[in-house]
Amino acid sequence: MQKDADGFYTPGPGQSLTTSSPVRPPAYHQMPNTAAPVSPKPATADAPEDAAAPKQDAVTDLIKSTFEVSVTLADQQADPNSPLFSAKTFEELGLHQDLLKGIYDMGFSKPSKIQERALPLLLSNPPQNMIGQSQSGTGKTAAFVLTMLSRVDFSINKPQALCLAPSRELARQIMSVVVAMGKFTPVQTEYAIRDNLPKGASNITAQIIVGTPGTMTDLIRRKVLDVSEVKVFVLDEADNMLDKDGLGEQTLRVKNMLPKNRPVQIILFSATFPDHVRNFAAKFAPNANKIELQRNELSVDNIRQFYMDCRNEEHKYEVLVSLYKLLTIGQSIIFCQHRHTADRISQRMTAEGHKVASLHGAKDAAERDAIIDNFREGKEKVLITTNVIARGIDILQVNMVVNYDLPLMNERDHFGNKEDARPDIETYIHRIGRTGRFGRKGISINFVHDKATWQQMEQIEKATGKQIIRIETNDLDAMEEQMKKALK
Ligand SMILES: Nc1ncnc2c1ncn2[C@@H]1O[C@H](COP(=O)(O)OP(=O)(O)OP(=O)(O)O)[C@@H](O)[C@H]1O
Repeated sequence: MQKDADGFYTPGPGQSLTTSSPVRPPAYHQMPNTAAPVSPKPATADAPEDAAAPKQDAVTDLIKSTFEVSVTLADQQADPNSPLFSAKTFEELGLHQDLLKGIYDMGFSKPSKIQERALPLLLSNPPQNMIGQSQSGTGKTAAFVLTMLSRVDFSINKPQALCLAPSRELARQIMSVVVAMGKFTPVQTEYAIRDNLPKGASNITAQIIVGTPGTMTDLIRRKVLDVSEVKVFVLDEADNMLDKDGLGEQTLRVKNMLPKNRPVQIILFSATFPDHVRNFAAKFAPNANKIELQRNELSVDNIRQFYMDCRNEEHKYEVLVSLYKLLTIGQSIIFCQHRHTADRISQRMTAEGHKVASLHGAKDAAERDAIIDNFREGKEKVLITTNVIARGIDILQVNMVVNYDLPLMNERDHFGNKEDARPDIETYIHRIGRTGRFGRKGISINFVHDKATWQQMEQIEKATGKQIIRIETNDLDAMEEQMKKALK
């Protein structure tokens, strides 16, 4: 593979990998541009120091991690603790050499905990459904991408694996993993995201399609996307994709259009599966093997959580500005509840000479792609956004997340206010999970400014079982000290 001027990976001469879409996936930020050995890459002593790289022991800790997952097999007679259902190495999974090459080329040497438990179940035959849960940043994407790649018949030029995600940003990121992992295979891929396919496009021949549910439905309905050969259907951020108040209806529509006369392996993954979607998930993916987390293990311990006591809304803005120096040590994401807040604070900070970017769903597709790509490539250090990128986005250099507004459930009281709204625990867990990826250290800071936000934060603390520590808003040095310590 070669990197073009914009930092995108393109197939080299003689390489048949194609992404037929005009929207290119973001450059896979960890993908080294070297020939691939078919064994794990040895760590070299003279490798350049990557500021975002986790200390080797952090990665090893994550891989060894003993966080409790409970595995329930659809076959009740089978023993989930049998070594048959666990893989300590990628070799023992029986993957095609070309896929092993792709994995090692990405720098993965051993399966992470979720990969170790999920992959043997995902790859076994006959294919079985899976409902898989594991904390943010622990490697769920590779588990379902490998499954899609290993089930595709490259000699058939028809869609065979569909993957849905809640945002175009996440769909593009998943595609970058499909392209990187499938680098040594002839896989063809296509997006099902808005403003992507040319108007007259009539027939998708790619084998793996990644997109958002509205566009996927539209393409299937218009018969641009033929689903007759589909054998794998993946929902990333599955609880969000199945939520009746959210994307649930559209996702169900896609499922209902899949072939009825052949088995389709349904794979649901998320870091969270709140009670209200669990039943629906079980119906959506019947007889699934299940990997579940304990309630108090929902977020990883390497993300230290803080809060700052602000006097009022205006003081929140002042505190954010005073944090700027710390926000730019690595990269940071500031979450707001509304688009207009994201726009307002980013315009104000820009006018005051700070360099920040803002991203939300009201921006057009090309602008959204450019903003996230710039941030991914480190050209922007501070991204002010809404829940649109709360889930899934994997940028290793992000070491700080600020909840400028706490995430709230989409409920209003009789007067249309959200003052007494309950905190949205799942979104909180996903938001803070944008940092602390794959064993790295990260910090999150919540701004609280009145009784309601204080109570909401208390509920979050209780629900997640993780302590949220106070930091002074008026002692910058002490604040800096405390944060640097947390990141060490
Ligand atoms: N076996 C592995 N070895 C080394 N790095 C890995 C391995 N598996 C995944 N990673 C890296 O870990 C990071 C997080 O993975 P991924 O984005 O799949 O997390 P996730 O579990 O899907 O998180 P989220 O719940 O936030 O979506 C990625 O940068 C990925 O490249």
